[in-house]
Amino acid sequence: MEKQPKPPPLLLLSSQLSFQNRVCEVTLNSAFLSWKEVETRPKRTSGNIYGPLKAGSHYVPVCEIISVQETEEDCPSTDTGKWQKVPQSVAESNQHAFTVSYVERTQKHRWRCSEVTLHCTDRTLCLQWVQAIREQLSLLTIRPKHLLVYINPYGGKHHGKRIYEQKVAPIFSRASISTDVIVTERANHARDHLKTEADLKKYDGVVCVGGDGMFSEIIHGLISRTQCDSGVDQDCSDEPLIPCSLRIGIIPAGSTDCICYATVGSNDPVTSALHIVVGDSQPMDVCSIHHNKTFLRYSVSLLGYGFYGDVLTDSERKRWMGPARYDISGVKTFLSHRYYEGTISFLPADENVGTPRDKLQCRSGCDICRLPSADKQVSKDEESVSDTETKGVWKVIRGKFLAINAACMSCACPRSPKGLSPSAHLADGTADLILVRKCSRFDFLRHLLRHTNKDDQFDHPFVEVYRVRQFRFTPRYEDTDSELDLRETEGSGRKRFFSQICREHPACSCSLAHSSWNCDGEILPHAAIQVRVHCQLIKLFARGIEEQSVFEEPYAFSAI
Ligand SMILES: CCCCCCCCCCCCC/C=C/[C@@H](O)[C@H](CO)NC(=O)CCCCCCCCCCCCCCC
Ligand SMILES: Nc1ncnc2c1ncn2[C@@H]1O[C@H](COP(=O)(O)OP(=O)(O)OP(=O)(O)O)[C@@H](O)[C@H]1O
Ligand SMILES: [Ca+2]
Repeated sequence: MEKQPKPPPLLLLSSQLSFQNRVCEVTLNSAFLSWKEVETRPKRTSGNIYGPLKAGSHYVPVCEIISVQETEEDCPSTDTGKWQKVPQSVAESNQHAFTVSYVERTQKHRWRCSEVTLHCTDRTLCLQWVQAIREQLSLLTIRPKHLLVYINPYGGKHHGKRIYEQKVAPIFSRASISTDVIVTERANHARDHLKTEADLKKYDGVVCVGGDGMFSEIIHGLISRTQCDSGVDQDCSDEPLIPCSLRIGIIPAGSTDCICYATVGSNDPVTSALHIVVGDSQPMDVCSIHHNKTFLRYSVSLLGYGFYGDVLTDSERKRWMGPARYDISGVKTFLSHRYYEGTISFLPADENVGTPRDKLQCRSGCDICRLPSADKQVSKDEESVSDTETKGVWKVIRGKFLAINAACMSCACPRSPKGLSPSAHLADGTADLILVRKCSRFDFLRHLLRHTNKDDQFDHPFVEVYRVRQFRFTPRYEDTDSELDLRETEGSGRKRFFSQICREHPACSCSLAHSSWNCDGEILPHAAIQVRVHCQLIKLFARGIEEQSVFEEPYAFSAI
């Protein structure tokens, strides 16, 4: 079917108002608020008494207006004298004003709250403008009105509470968003509250102030609650999960903040607050992890065995160091250079979702994430997921690995601005499985270094990467384990003896020891796991990383 052209925006109001003592033609239509200087000054003859005139237009999309308020002012703002003088009559008559707060884009995907104050000749006109803009805002029903906020006071550098109170709460209050705020008192407080207690019908969304670990608590609470309310058994790995209806906002206040960074493009609390206010919505894939028939956890960012599992295990003992713990443990783990043997089986994704080696990256409005995926069709047809997925052919890889990483999204973060898998998609129903085989320390360092620059970290003979819908991992000594366990109960204690030697002796190449899985910053209790990606199981108050061109559009930066 041919696409119908969009009808032009409806003109709602147009007046001559004054802005910084200059007369402007101000227009409100159903899409934009705009103001453009009207040339009232005399033509320049000689000299530079008036300075250069840069007549320009400002366009603010209605969907990026945060609020409008009548401004209480005795007189209009004074002229700076830099530009032309406004006729006295204009200045004297503009005693009434209103202020519009709106989103302004700055560098590196950051948003700021900007303001324009427009002066009117009489109060009736001023109120007419305020009302017209408010009416347009009230049509934006995707915007949240009431939010449930959880603050982890101990995430990152322990600044969560201050960040929320000083940077976020004022923006919410300006946007007339009401909140119920819970400062957590223990780990899993937020998860348990969401799972069993919170009256979710009251809210339009949940806000998480903290890092990836805190976000993980929130999704565990919300997903479990949704499955429980719908009678879905999370232990049953074949059953499709029910998507959560509430959106989640992340105010970054952690150590890695990779979920925020990879969905917004920055780890800036004000930017995140503004994405919540405008009511953005970004669906996201979630991996479910099972051990045999038991549900273990969900993951949205990194699921890493070997290197990242060992970094996390070591760093948990150094929590007091704050974010620096990861660097210290990273160097220590790098030097220990441990590898692990095991078998990975995986179900590759269809070709239409691209490959991890694509140059194309997931950005706002990503076409790949809009494609109907196998998973989405499943829920529509009420067919069981396993029926559809067994049509694919499982691949099996056995070997010795320094790292096995699964990334449901890019995992971009300040440490690695393009992420572990730069072309992974937020909402395509797949994860990128990265296998780093045993190699020299020097080669592994070259691979790690490429996480921090523009070079391709997969372009090494010891690195393989696959886009998958499901995978399983079995450590090589899984079976032997039970034998060792038996022997241990018989009194030999050999298993403990072996793993101590392997973990504590850096040069040891004995691969009897297991690593642990780092699941979004939490350690999993089992090495043998089964993983399935659930397409678009949750939604965030985000829009994906915006293309740079958005910043160059005329309405963003044009100066009046
Ligand atoms: C030479 C420099 C190489 C730098 C390589 C940096 C790669 C960084 C990749 C970060 C990927 C983060 C993925 C997200 C994981 C989160 O769900 C999780 C919870 O927040 N964070 C971590 O597990 C936190 C994981 C943090 C890992 C930090 C690893 C640092 C390695 C340093 C190795 C240095 C070798 C130097 C040899 C002299
Ligand atoms: N009140 C609390 N006391 C102790 N721990 C808490 C509390 N509230 C939450 N937590 C736990 O703190 C852990 C870390 O929190 P968070 O993710 O916010 O910071 P981080 O680990 O420094 O950052 P990142 O996860 O981004 O690396 C989470 O696993 C969470 O369960
Ligand atoms: Ca994905």
